[in-house]
Amino acid sequence: MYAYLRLRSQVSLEQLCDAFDDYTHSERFVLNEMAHRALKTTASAPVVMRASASEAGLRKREELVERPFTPMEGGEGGNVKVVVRVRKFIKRELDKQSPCLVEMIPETQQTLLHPPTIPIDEGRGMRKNLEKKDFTFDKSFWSHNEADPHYAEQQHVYESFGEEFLDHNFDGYHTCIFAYGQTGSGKSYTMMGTPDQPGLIPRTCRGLFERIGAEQNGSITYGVHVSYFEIYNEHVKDLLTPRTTPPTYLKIRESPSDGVYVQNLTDEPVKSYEDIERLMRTGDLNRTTACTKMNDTSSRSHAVFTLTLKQIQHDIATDSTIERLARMRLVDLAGSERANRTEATGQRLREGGNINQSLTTLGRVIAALADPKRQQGSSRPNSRQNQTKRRAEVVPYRDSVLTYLLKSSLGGNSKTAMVACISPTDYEETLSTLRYADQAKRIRLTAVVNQDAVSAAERDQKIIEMQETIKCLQLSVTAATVRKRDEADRARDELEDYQRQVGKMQRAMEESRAVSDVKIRALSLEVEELRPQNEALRVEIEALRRHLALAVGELKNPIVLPEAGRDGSRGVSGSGDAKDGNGEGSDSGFDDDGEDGEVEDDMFSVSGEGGAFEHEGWQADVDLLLQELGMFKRKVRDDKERFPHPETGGEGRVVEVEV
Ligand SMILES: Nc1ncnc2c1ncn2[C@@H]1O[C@H](COP(=O)(O)OP(=O)(O)OP(=O)(O)O)[C@@H](O)[C@H]1O
Repeated sequence: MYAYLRLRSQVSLEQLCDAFDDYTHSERFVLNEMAHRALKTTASAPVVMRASASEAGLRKREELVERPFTPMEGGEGGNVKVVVRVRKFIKRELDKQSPCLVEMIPETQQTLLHPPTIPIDEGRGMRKNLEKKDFTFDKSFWSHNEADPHYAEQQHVYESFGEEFLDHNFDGYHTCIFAYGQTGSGKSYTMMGTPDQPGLIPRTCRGLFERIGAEQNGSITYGVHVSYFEIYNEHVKDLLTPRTTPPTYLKIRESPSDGVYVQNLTDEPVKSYEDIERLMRTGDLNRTTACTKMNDTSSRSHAVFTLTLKQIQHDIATDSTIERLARMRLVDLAGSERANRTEATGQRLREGGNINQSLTTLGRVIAALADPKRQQGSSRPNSRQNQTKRRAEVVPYRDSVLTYLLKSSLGGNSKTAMVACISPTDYEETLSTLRYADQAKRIRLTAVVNQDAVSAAERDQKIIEMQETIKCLQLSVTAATVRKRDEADRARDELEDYQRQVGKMQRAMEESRAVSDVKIRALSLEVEELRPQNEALRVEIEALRRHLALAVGELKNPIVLPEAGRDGSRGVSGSGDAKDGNGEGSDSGFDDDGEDGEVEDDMFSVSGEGGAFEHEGWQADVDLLLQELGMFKRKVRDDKERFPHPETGGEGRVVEVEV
């Protein structure tokens, strides 16, 4: 406001201060903001169609719409915008009754850092000579004491530069806002905030959809995509996909058309603020945080929330289309920390080391980009090639994942702002942050509108080319589908055939098992049936054996008939001893040592009288015996056939009986 009025009316700063003495700090703050905007509008270009950012609350819907795309502008130079914000005391500081070392002068956007009353070098416990430091930034947000008239609340921070950055996005510029500061200094509070006090990210998202919703000129089509990832221990993790064990890390790629990007990162299309809110919640739950001595919910990773806005405007009069693509990067960096202050050990210490290392690299990148020699070099038009070469050599983007991914935001095509968050009590850390921020504000950027204008003829040509491509793709997809279907059919047929064969084999095996069971049952029955017959035969065999033994015995001792003509006495062949005519058994020639012998004794016992009669009787007996012997012989032969001997292979060992 001061600047604006001074420019318009050439009044002095003192006169203006007097004139605005009646205003409160926050009213002055707002008025000043309005003036800066108005001044910028007057001085820069006639194309800025919006009211100033600080008027946003009063901004009428109509002012946001009916804003046709302007022809593509050339690259717009500008420095990194740097704002600083001091938070209120937290419990730890209140308990220690630490004094506030920071002072801000809203009129001049100065931030003053006062030395502590008992300056201690924390590392060595020695007294140190510390000085009051003075910095000036684009904005100094006093968020220390709510009772103070120029207290800057969340809405205030958003209105003062968040809205302006959203304007840039709608104009087709890439933007980046990142929060830097020591651990526990209020970065997450500023970027994400709390449910009651939403920070820059939710407010920017809401503002984006409010503007899209207010758009009354139906010729513009909007498309919004959201991605959210974190860099943890130098690895990139997608925060919009569920956590996995082990964690899934994404790769970083660089291409001439897209620059540096994260491969396979979820880029979710969204239609409303509620869609984004859901994704933010998912991402925040997946983010790596931990309780440290300095902060109960300390972010252990750098979180990068990206909104991509695509606007397509169709001009009916010229039948041409203009496409604008803008990317908003909202980065909540992990806090720098000193191991001796956080008292971290183990995993926390390792995280801290990685965080510090990437922040140190960010510092080196900022230092390289802010180098005045570089700035001079870039102003010399004929040294363009050398300059590009030098840039590539000097700026150590690739030394950390963070700087590599923020390459274009820091030193390329982007409008970038840094929010330096500071604690009110920590002199050393706050000074370090303020120096870091002071250096960042010297970085010059070259942002260009990312716009593509396509005439009707070009568009038609593009459509024809795309149709050709689609046709080719369809053909190759169809061919691949047919090939795959054939292969699948063949494989299915083979499988079915195989299954049929297996089925057949199983059935055959079951049948043969059933047949075997039946056979076993039948054989068991037959065995049972044959058992009595077998027993009878065994008994018969036993009888025959005895019979045979008897016969053999008889054959061994054949009956000798007495010679005819002899004195009628019975004679025994070979013996000739039956002289006494009384046929004493002892001389009969029979072996009478057994039972049979006794029987035969009885049979052949003769009396000395009536020898002829006796002969006839013997003859009859012998005939009978021979008859029986013949029968026996037949029987033995039959038996031999029926029961072949197992060892002689059927040749039964039958005693040959000669009769
Ligand atoms: N402006 C503020 N107003 C009120 N409270 C704040 C403000 N800034 C920070 N805080 C509070 O301070 C504490 C630390 O803030 P925060 O978690 O945002 O720090 P941080 O810088 O993100 O820390 P880290 O780097 O460890 O993640 C939180 O309890 C937060 O609510």
